[in-house]
Amino acid sequence: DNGSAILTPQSNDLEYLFPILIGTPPQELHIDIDTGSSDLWVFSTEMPKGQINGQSTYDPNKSTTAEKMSGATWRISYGDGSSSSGVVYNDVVEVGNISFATQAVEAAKKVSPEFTNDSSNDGVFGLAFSGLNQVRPEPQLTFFDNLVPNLNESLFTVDLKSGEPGRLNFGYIDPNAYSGSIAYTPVNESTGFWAFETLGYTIGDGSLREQSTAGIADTGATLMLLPQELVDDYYSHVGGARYDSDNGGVTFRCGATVPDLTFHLAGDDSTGNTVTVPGDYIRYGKVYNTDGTESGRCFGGLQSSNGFGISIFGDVFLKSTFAVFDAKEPRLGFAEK
Ligand SMILES: N#Cc1c(N)n[nH]c1N1CCCC1
Repeated sequence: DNGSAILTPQSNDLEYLFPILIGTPPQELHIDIDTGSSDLWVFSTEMPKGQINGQSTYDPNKSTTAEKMSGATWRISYGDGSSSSGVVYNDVVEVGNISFATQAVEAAKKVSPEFTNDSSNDGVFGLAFSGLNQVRPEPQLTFFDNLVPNLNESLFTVDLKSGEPGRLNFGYIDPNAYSGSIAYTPVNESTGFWAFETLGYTIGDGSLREQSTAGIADTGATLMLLPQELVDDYYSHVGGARYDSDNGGVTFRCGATVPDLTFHLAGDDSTGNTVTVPGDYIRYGKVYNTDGTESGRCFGGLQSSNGFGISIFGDVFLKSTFAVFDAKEPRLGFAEK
């Protein structure tokens, strides 16, 4: 009984949502897949009405299987400054015909404006390692960690696509979802993230830069946030690219040629373990003038991680590959698709 759910991109591939069923009778919510955090939290009926703006809410009082986890609370904040907090219930959660009967469901009592303003998103589904879970006094397990004993294989796969639905699968690798072979690379679990290392990169058909970059595979981040040196090197190949303080990142003329960016992964080189991000994905989106007209400049899908302390391989990267999050060892696998 392995679960499979459709991942639907929101506009500009900002985030990817999938349906989950909580409680009895089931309450359907659409939630943000996030391999960069470890809390499953949802909009709930315990929030002030003014913080709800179109989202579906979880109502534990309407679920015959909801059990309040007495004394448990949670509070989480993300790299973009957004945050939420609340209380905890144990209830049945089902994703794509696979369910866990006593999943810790973190019911929000408060969310920051970023979440209120994101009307299509009913919560966050954490798939990083459970050591990062923010429930206190006792941290809780992620849905995936709860499932592992019952899965054929202790892994999940994420197939994000540009502008069209993709797939989240628990417990098995769909041979039809990728081509060629899967190249695996070690994960440094001590960080609590799906942290891995790339050993080098090439820009377009240029020379290999043997510059290693450690980062995390993070479906909850839209862009790639990588070290300044790599960012500067890359954008020196893009006409008119410059840091644009009005827009808080590098922009360039939308008509500029934008080269592919290939990452060479650690691990045995025999499988040609590389991930190529198409230049098109790095021409992330148009920048508009305050009067709504097009500025003619586009925002880069590659931005600097300096100041973040950690580099993030977000959706712009993950859209370019079929990704296997394998808890055995643990390791990450990447394949063409
Ligand atoms: N910022 C940020 C961020 C990230 N790097 N991974 N997931 C994030 N969020 C999930 C919900 C809001 C932000």
